[in-house]
Amino acid sequence: MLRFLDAGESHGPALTAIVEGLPAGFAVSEEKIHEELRRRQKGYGRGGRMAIEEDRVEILSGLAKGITTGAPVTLLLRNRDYENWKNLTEEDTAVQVPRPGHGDLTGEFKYATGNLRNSIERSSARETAIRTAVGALCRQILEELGMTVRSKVHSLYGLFDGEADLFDETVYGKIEESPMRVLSREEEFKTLVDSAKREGDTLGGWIRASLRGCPRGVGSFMAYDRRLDAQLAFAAMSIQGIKEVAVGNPFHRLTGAQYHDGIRMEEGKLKRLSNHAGGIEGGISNGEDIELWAYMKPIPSVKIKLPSVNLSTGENTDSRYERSDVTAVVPGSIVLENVLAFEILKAVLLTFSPDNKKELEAALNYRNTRQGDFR
Ligand SMILES: Cc1cc2nc3c(=O)[nH]c(=O)nc-3n(C[C@H](O)[C@H](O)[C@H](O)COP(=O)(O)O)c2cc1C
Ligand SMILES: C=C(O[C@@H]1CC(C(=O)O)=C[C@@H](OP(=O)(O)O)[C@H]1O)C(=O)O
Repeated sequence: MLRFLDAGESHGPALTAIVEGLPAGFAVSEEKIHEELRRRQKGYGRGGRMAIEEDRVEILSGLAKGITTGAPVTLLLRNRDYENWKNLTEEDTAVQVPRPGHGDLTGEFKYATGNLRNSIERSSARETAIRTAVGALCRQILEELGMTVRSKVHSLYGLFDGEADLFDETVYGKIEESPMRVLSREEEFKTLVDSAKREGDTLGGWIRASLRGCPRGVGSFMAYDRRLDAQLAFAAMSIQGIKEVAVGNPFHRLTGAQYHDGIRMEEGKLKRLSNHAGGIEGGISNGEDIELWAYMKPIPSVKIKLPSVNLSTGENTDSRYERSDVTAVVPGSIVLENVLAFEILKAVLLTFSPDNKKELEAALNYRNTRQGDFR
C-alpha cells in the first residue's frame, strides 16, 4: 500500500518524508517537484514567510538514475527561516495566549508542554510544503499514465459563488492551456485581499480540483473504507484550514432527474451525458473527471483583536498576532491538487496491486477497454 510519513517543524531545520509503496520503473525528477513547490509559494495574499523561503527538495533514496526502484523514497526540504530562529531562546519564542481557530489551545490541552510555540510549530501549514512534494512525486507517475490534476480558486469570502471563476495565470499557467473554462477576475480578488489586509482581517474561500483520466473501477463499495469518495474527502479535510469537502458541485440545486448522469452506448462505448456525480458512483470511479471541492476557512491569525486568555496568568486578554497570510486559498488549491494526486495514486495501486510500471500499464489497459461484462 502506498503510504508516507512526514516530519518537521515550521521553523526547524527541515521537513522530511518517506514515501513507501511506489511501483518500480517510473521516471521522476526533482525539477518537477520544484515546479509544484514554486506554485504553492505563490498567490496574492501570502505573508512575509514566502519571501524568505525558496522551497526545493533533495531526493535521498529510492531512485536509480532518476527511475523508481520500488524502494522507499526519502525527501528532504530545508527551511531557510531556520537561520533566523536557530539562535532564539525559548523565552524569545514563548507563547502563552492562544489564537482562536488555530491549534494553539487544543495542542496545549493534549501535549501540555507549557509553551504554545510547540503546538504552533507542528500544527502550522508549513507541513503542506513537504506534502506537496510527496504529491508532486505521485503526480509524475499519474501523468505518465495519462492522468492530470488541475485546480482553481472558485470563490473568496463567499463572493463569485457559482457565478464566476477566479484564475491566477502566474500560478495556473496560460489560460489556453487550462482544461477548464476560466474567467479572469484577478483584480476583484486583489481588491478583496487588500481590503481585508487593511482591516487586519483574513479571508477564506472555495477551491475546486479536477482529475482527468482516472481509470474506471478505482475504489470499492465492498467495504466502507475502500470507497474512493470517502478517501478523497479524508485527504482534503486533512489539509490545514479545510472545513468542507464535496464530490461533484456543492452548489447544486437540482432534482434527482436533473442530477443523475444519463448512460448511453455510442459507437460501442459507454458514455455519460453529464458529470454531476463528480466521477464517482458507489465509491468507485466511473471514468469521468473526478471533481473535488473544498472550502478553506479564513486564516486564524487575524490582526483584529479576538477574545483570548493568557494561560500563564489565567486572565482574559486580547489574542496576539503572529505573522501570517491574509488568505491562503491559492496555495491551498495547489496543496489540494497534490494531496489529490497522492490519494488517487494510492487508490489506483490498491485496486491493481502492481509492483512495476509494466504491470500497472497492462492492468489499466484491460480496465479501460472493458464496457461492462455483458458483451
Ligand atoms: C498553505 C496554507 C497556508 C496557511 N497559512 C496560515 C497563516 O499564515 N497563518 C495562520 O494562522 N494559518 C494559516 N493556515 C491555516 C492554519 O494552518 C490552520 O487553520 C490551522 O492549522 C488550524 O487547523 P484547522 O483550520 O484545520 O482546524 C494556512 C493553511 C494553508 C493550507
Ligand atoms: C510557512 C508556510 O505557511 C505558514 C503557515 C502558517 C500556519 O500557521 O499554518 C503560518 C505562517 O508561517 P510563519 O509563522 O512562519 O509566517 C505561514 O507562512 C508555508 O506555506 O510554507
